[in-house]
Amino acid sequence: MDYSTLKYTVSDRVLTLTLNRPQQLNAFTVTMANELVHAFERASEDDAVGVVVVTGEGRAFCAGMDLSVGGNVFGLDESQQPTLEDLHKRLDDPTIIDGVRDTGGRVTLAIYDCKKPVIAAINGPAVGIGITMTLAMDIRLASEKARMGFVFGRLGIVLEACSSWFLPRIVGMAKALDWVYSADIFDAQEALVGGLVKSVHAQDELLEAAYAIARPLAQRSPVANALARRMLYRNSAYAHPLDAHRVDSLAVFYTSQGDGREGVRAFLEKRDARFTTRASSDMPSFYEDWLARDGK
Ligand SMILES: C/C=C/C(=O)SCCNC(=O)CCNC(=O)[C@H](O)C(C)(C)COP(=O)(O)OP(=O)(O)OC[C@H]1O[C@@H](n2cnc3c(N)ncnc32)[C@H](O)[C@@H]1OP(=O)(O)O
Repeated sequence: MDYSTLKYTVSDRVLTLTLNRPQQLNAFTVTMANELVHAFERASEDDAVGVVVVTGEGRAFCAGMDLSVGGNVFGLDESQQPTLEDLHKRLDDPTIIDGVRDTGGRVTLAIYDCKKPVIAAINGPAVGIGITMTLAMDIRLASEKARMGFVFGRLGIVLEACSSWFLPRIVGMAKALDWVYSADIFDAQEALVGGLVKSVHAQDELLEAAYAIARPLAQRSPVANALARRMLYRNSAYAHPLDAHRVDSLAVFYTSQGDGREGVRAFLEKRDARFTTRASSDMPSFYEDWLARDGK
């Protein structure tokens, strides 16, 4: 697939995924959603990719849904207003989910299901879906020029793309309610204090800061990275009792024996480890089952 709204560039096992509509402040469209879903599925199976870094071309990260489409951001006219029951039926049937154009939700799930760690390098304004899409990413870094906002209340809509699931888990319920109710656009320092971003960087040092995290992580065992990511998210799905988690934890521990033995040998021999497992083919059989059933 050729992308018209993204750039997909791999170097040193790090995929840089760049939102690429700079004239429109990288505003989010249905095409961008489709391309993001494709790119995250591709990154998941691309053994040349160890870690994904997401950033924006130009001065913005993403100005949210492209509002130039007018009031119809949902892709529905009023006569098509689905009931909750309809939506549940549609969610169970992937062939008609596109009919309700759950653009944000599909992107969130593609990121959530990705086998690779994902880092957001927020280089400028990130509001609406521009910030909520980063909640499904594992680490967020911001430039000094970043401004963020859960601005939905200003538009009379409710935070979307499963962000009400992620936001309180990341920043706590009090901060989530504060930002959602105020609908304010806040700066990188406030995001840092609130726990939304890990660190704040000069504009021209942001990507290098992201790569400094991504590059060594991309050299680690791909299967261990994927399983650690899945275990943490499954755990935070709160749908998973501790006893069951203990058994799964043991299964994951034994799965990591392949690269794990090599890691221990390399440590003892004072050399770099040579990990050989592949996330495309060496995932344990329970992994697909978890993806299909758990935590969503
Ligand atoms: C289901 C829904 C999901 C959602 O995502 S809802 C949220 C939708 N997005 C928004 O409500 C954001 C609206 N935009 C803003 O608040 C601000 O912009 C920013 C904070 C993103 C950036 O502010 P600044 O740096 O001061 O730029 P500027 O002068 O406001 O914008 C430059 C031009 O870009 C247009 N623009 C900005 N955001 C959008 C958008 N989301 N869709 C379409 N156009 C947009 C503006 O109108 C303007 O245009 P011109 O130069 O002609 O005045």
